[in-house]
Amino acid sequence: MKPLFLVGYMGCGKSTLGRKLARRLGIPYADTDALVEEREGASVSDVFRYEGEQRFREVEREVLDRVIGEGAVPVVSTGGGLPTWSDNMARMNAAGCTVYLRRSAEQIARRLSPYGRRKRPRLQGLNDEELVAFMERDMAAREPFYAQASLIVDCDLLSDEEVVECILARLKDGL
Ligand SMILES: Nc1ncnc2c1ncn2[C@@H]1O[C@H](COP(=O)(O)OP(=O)(O)O)[C@@H](O)[C@H]1O
Ligand SMILES: O=C(O)C1=C[C@@H](OP(=O)(O)O)[C@@H](O)[C@H](O)C1
Ligand SMILES: [Mg+2]
Repeated sequence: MKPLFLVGYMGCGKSTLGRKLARRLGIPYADTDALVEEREGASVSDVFRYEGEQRFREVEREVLDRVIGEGAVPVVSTGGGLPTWSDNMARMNAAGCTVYLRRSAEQIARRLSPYGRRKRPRLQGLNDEELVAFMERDMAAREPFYAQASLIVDCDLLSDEEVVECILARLKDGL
């Protein structure tokens, strides 16, 4: 088995579902945001605020390379912007399988708590009316990167368990 990278827009459920999937598969779990935070000794928000997005993306790439280089076979939840920078998407597709968790902006907006919005720098400062429109535009710009995934799962009508089962079934078939 090769590493499995979960990709998709902010708040689509990569971290929540990645943990569940790793538990079901009995393999290690990694989250690139958590690894960046550990490496920088600061929250994602503070890295953006004090070091800038460019630095965040450099560290994000470093932690991706490190996870791939370690040779373990983990489930990796990526940050929503990771696939859109450098050749990260190609790098993940070469090292393992990528799964795009596609979810509508409307559903993500309903599920995100006020804290969930505050801790995502790209969503800070948007009011309720602006949020869905911003996410729809941003998601459309990122779609060509996400669409390079080995598997696309449309999550809006599925429970977490159904998403996990769908990925497990496709893995059994060799994806
Ligand atoms: N099964 C669920 N039902 C409802 N809301 C959920 C569920 N799973 C996650 N969420 C909400 O969505 C937010 C984003 O989930 P998360 O896994 O952090 O997404 P990502 O890692 O893709 O940004 C969570 O903080 C939580 O508020
Ligand atoms: O989409 C993005 O550019 C980002 C997504 C976040 O991760 P999640 O997708 O887990 O929210 C985090 O990496 C950072 O706030 C930037
Ligand atoms: Mg996450």
